[in-house]
Amino acid sequence: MHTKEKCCCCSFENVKETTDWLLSRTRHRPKIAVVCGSGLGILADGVTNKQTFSYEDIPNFPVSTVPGHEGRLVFGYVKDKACVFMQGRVHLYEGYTLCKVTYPVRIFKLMGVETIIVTNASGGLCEDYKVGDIMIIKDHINLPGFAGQHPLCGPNDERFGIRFPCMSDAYSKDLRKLALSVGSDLGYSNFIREGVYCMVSGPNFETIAEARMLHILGSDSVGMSTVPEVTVAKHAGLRVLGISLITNKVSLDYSREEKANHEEVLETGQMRAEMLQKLLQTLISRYDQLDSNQMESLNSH
Ligand SMILES: O=P(O)(O)O[C@H]1O[C@H](CO)[C@@H](O)[C@H]1O
Ligand SMILES: Nc1nc2[nH]cnc2c(=O)[nH]1
Repeated sequence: MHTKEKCCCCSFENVKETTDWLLSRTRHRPKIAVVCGSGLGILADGVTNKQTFSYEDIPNFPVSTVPGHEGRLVFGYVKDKACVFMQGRVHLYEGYTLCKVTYPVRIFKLMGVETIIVTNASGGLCEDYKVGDIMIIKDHINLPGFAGQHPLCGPNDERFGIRFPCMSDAYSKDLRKLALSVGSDLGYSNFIREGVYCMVSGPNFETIAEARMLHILGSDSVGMSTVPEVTVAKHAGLRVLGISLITNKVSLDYSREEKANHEEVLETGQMRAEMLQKLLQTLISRYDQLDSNQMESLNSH
């Protein structure tokens, strides 16, 4: 069946309606958006001049249904930078279409956001990754996308972006460099990594054979989010940083006893949340370095 309509509620007009609704209710004009992953809602707690909206109250906005995702949009300042935080996201496995999953990203773009920082909880596939490691995302594998589950499938609206966006530089090199440099300055070198994130649809955690396959394909960690948001952000011309907290080790070996579970994911989030918050706050406070020649000095780190 051929259909021209991709989704009845994610048109440019819908996105504009939601954006206008928000802009008429807040004086905040964020330049940076942060998506908080599972158990990482605390990342939004340090903002000043806070104004919050429950997802339920925002027209057309998808509502989080998973524990560890509060479902609130938080506007405010980190140092002197105007930011908006998604305290909780929605996922494909919750039954949302991918254009609904990525709807907030398009709102951010229309609001004037220039940079998006997408965080998540993920399972470590790399043998030397430990629970609690922070992985700066260098690249991703869009596994659902290979099977046609892709947020950009359907008619392309040029007001959002071009038909065939390039993804080979989805994660800003400068932002990755800045994140690693901030991590090193904060003394995080022992547990900060750079790696490849793979998205699966979920909601089940991996079988051992699946985990082995993903690892062989080049994935360092695996989760059930992020890639759709990053793809739509890149399509919209936003600068992207991805940060993944390794909340559990994925079993690659039939003799291993660990069983992945969401409780462990949330516990690890709690354990590292403060350090991640510090990383994020310092990074945002040094954000202006990106647009000055100070980036050169980061090369030495
Ligand atoms: O990707 P985030 O939203 O951080 O959450 C991750 O943690 C949940 C599983 O415990 C899944 O939703 C997975 O994607
Ligand atoms: N698919 C998947 N998602 C996760 N999110 C957090 N940990 C995991 C994991 O081990 N596998």
